[in-house]
Amino acid sequence: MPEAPLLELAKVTLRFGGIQALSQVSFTLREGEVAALIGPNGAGKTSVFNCICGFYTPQEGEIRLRGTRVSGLKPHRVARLGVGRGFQNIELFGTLSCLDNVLLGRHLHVRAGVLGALFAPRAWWRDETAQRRRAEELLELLELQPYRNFPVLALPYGVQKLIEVARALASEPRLLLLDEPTAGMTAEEKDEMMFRLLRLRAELGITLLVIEHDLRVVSRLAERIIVLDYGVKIADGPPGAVQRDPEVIRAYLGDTRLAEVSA
Ligand SMILES: Nc1ncnc2c1ncn2[C@@H]1O[C@H](COP(=O)(O)OP(=O)(O)OP(=O)(O)O)[C@@H](O)[C@H]1O
Repeated sequence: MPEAPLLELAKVTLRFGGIQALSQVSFTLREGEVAALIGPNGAGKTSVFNCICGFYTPQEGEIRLRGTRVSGLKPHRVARLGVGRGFQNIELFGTLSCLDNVLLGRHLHVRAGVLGALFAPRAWWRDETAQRRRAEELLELLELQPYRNFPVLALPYGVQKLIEVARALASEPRLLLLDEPTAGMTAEEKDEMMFRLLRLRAELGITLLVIEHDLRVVSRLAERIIVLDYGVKIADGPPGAVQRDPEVIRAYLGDTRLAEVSA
């Protein structure tokens, strides 16, 4: 029997009162794929992320991770099944250090709590050491070690966005959802972020689904693009084909971003 895809959305429909945010959206992602989710404002991209993570429960359809139904599960249970998420607006603890922010992301893996520290200090210490070692490895992987002790607020924006990725990785996801990872960055910072994301995929074998408005980033980062418009999937394929798709061009009509990339 063929292996189940890492992620599968099957006819997902999400409504907010009279607003149809998603209509029968279906797609699959295979292990190790880097895909971009694009579409004009209000197309339903964030709603797809919120459905996958368990923040919203679709009224119709199903979401499966490696064949296991996750739609309807609480966000912490979906996270335990291997879904990590980075947010559009940096959601880090600004006064804590870079290392402490990543350590906080390890909480899903902490076995011993406060009582453990009191009654089984050796096991607690072993666990704590393992969590720290992994957090340090993630800082290494994203080349964030020089910033490890700095409070996040004191660091440049591009570095903060990378710390956000490191924190999302701390829960050891198999699927990482990133919402506009290069928003607000300089061209140089964007290149840096793309390079590191592609390295993550190469070194961790992780699957990436990225919402991105910068179509130059999309066409260089993703091997596949899924396009939404008014909550409907209108295209799904390799960047070249999607950018030439007449329906995509129509959806973006008046949006020079697509025209610039296709040129
Ligand atoms: N919690 C909510 N309550 C009511 N309507 C919502 C809610 N969340 C999203 N919507 C609506 O659902 C539709 C899709 O929104 P969504 O945020 O998913 O789009 P998007 O593609 O992420 O947009 P953007 O690029 O502007 O972030 C929009 O019409 C939006 O107003």
